[in-house]
Amino acid sequence: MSMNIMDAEDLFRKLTSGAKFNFKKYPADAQKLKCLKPKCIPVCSALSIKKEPKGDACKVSDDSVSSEAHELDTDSELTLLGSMKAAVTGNKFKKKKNSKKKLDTQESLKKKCAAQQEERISQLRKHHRISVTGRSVPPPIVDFKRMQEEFNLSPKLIQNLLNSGYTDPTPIQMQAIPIMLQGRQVLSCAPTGSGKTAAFLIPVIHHLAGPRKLGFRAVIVSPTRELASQTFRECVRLSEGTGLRSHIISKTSQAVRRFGPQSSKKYDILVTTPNRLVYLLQQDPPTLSLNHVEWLIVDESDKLFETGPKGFRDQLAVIYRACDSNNVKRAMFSATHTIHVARWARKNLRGLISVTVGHRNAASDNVDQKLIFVGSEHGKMVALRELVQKGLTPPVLIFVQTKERAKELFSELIYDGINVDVIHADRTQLQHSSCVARVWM
Ligand SMILES: Nc1ncnc2c1ncn2[C@@H]1O[C@H](COP(=O)(O)OP(=O)(O)OP(=O)(O)O)[C@@H](O)[C@H]1O
Repeated sequence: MSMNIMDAEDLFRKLTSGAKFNFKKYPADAQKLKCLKPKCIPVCSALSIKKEPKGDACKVSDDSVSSEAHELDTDSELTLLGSMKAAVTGNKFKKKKNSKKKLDTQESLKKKCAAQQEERISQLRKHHRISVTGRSVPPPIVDFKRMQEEFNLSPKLIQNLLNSGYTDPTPIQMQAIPIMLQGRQVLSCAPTGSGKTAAFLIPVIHHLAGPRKLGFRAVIVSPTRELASQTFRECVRLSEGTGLRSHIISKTSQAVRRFGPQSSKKYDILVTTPNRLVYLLQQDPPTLSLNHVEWLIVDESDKLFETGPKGFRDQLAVIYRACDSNNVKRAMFSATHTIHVARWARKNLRGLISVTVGHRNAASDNVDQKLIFVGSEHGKMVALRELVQKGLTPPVLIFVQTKERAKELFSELIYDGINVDVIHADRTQLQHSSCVARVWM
């Protein structure tokens, strides 16, 4: 039987005219009868938002969303007496109003939740002195275990980290690793000795996963042979047991003979200085190919970006062009922030994220610095001799501006009977390595 709401109410009034109803005696029925008046129908109770436990106040229940959808979909009908049914139009309006209210509440809960989450992340960054710019920057991850869970890092890689004595990530690793694991391009600036090498090696090793015999899939460019050797050693250590093969170009003449289109295919990671790589790329035909490169890492990018005879800007451009695969990503790491590197990166690297640890261009916190006023050029030598007399604990590194000054200082110190060696561009690689090895390893 179909009838509109006015017919139903009229009929009900007629059938019950003169009858008095005891609301106290029959509360259950009273409840039912109350339902006949549209304004009393308790539709809101089903739409109430679930109370979330304390501490997770922002969680918006999916159930409540679906129950709301259900409420809107069901036919709004009221059973009047037995099988008599009537449509409830006023009720529908109220339900819609309540649903909207609920949607608004959920929306504001979500916003509140996002704001709280952002606040937590920003506190964490502040605590580790990390600053970032860029869109949708992933949060820093403060332990390797969580990184492993979130990005499915191989247990082998984690084991290699532990074997290297890396129990917790350093701040640059906390932030740069998740960014690179998401396949985003990054410009990172963190003080010397802050663990930048592992910050780029971990994501590279994870992405390459295992050998593919396609040729180099990651290229790491370092400004000096010593730095390249150091990076190569760390790369071998962290990729142990993964099957990945790393290579460092030590002699170009050897490399020309060694690499053919086939032989270079067995390597996955190339660590090199720019000049050597460019020399090989410019052979006719090129001695090696970089068209399968997925990651191009520019270490000490501030040095490599310098123009002029000491810089590698032109060489970097050749390498950049040679890495011509569609899915190549670039990451740049350095200890100092330079405007021209930042500008270039912003212009050329899509979706770039910049990460800085500590104050830009500040020295590492764990380096004590002391400025000694020496008066004149000659005063430097006097001050150095004084330091030696007071007792310097070796190993000691002394940096000077040119190789001529390095040679002069070396002769002076040898004359004083001090056990000293010197590294500069005129010395052979063997002399470099043996000096570094004797002093540092
Ligand atoms: N998570 C870690 N836990 C402990 N030690 C680490 C960690 N990461 C790196 N190291 C160690 O810290 C030292 C400095 O690391 P690394 O050479 O990568 O620094 P860097 O930032 O690249 O410095 P530079 O600017 O001089 O190249 C190395 O001896 C390295 O083995």
